[in-house]
Amino acid sequence: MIKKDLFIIMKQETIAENIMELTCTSPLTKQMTEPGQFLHLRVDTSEDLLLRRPISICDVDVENETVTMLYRIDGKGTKRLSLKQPGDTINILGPLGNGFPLEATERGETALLVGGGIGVPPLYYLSKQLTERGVKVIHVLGFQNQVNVFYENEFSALGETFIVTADGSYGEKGFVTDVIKQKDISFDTMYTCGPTPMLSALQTAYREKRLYLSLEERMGCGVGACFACVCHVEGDTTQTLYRKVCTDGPVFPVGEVVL
Ligand SMILES: Cc1cc2nc3c(=O)[nH]c(=O)nc-3n(C[C@H](O)[C@H](O)[C@H](O)COP(=O)(O)OP(=O)(O)OC[C@H]3O[C@@H](n4cnc5c(N)ncnc54)[C@H](O)[C@@H]3O)c2cc1C
Ligand code: FES
Repeated sequence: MIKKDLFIIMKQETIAENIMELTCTSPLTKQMTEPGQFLHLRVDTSEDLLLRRPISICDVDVENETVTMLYRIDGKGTKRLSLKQPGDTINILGPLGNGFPLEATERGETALLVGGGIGVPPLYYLSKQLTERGVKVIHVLGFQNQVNVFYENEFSALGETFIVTADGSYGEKGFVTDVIKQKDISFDTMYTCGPTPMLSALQTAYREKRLYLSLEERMGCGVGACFACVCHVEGDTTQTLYRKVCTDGPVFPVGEVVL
């Protein structure tokens, strides 16, 4: 069943350079219990913005029926979204996709959450739910530079948090993979979301671990009908097997898809 509603904007503000925090309300938030799922936003009804834009669920207040999304102003869809005001509505489809498996980590175990740039938001709702289940969380969050950093305090309130910037302008300098090694972080499960080169480096380095990766592939329909988001299955020499990121993912276990 397609889940769609006109969400009402409660709040929209800038939290870092070109990064917006958007909070909306709808009864559909009651269904947003799985971290790592995404929403598909029809920004407005103009003809040049026919395609919906996929944005991850960052946080949900089920009781008050609100959902928070964080997004980077990128192309014309997100630019136009950033102009919306409290009280305006957005046509939203979702929650969509399969999120991070919480049950992969048991009470008392440690989960390492690794985010890169605009892949960081879904990890916040994941971290909240893991801590509620008695899992110890550690975060390694990578950004280009200091002005792009967001949600450091929010993540720090849940567990140890390392901020990494590519240029060293804030936190540790380098890539998230460097910091995991330098700090000798040990963990039982790793959950990650971010740019493909980062996911690929983690998949190579931690192939033997319990690792779940969330892909942010380009999408069309978001519901499995258009094949815009397909990726190949690892080890398939016939090149005929594929997964749809929108309906089979966006979260996949290590080694399932070619990055
Ligand atoms: C599952 C998923 C979760 C995402 N979560 C977030 C998030 O929480 N915050 C955030 O800022 N961004 C997120 N993205 C990326 C976001 O969807 C794109 O940045 C956004 O669609 C760009 O739209 P635009 O109109 O600004 O850019 P344009 O370049 O004008 O978009 C043109 C078309 O390309 C698609 N597109 C462009 N870039 C991407 C991309 N990287 N991924 C998927 N489709 C793209 C758009 O949907 C649109 O159909 C997510 C993507 C996916 C697939
Ligand atoms: S976006 Fe259409 S099949 Fe995945």
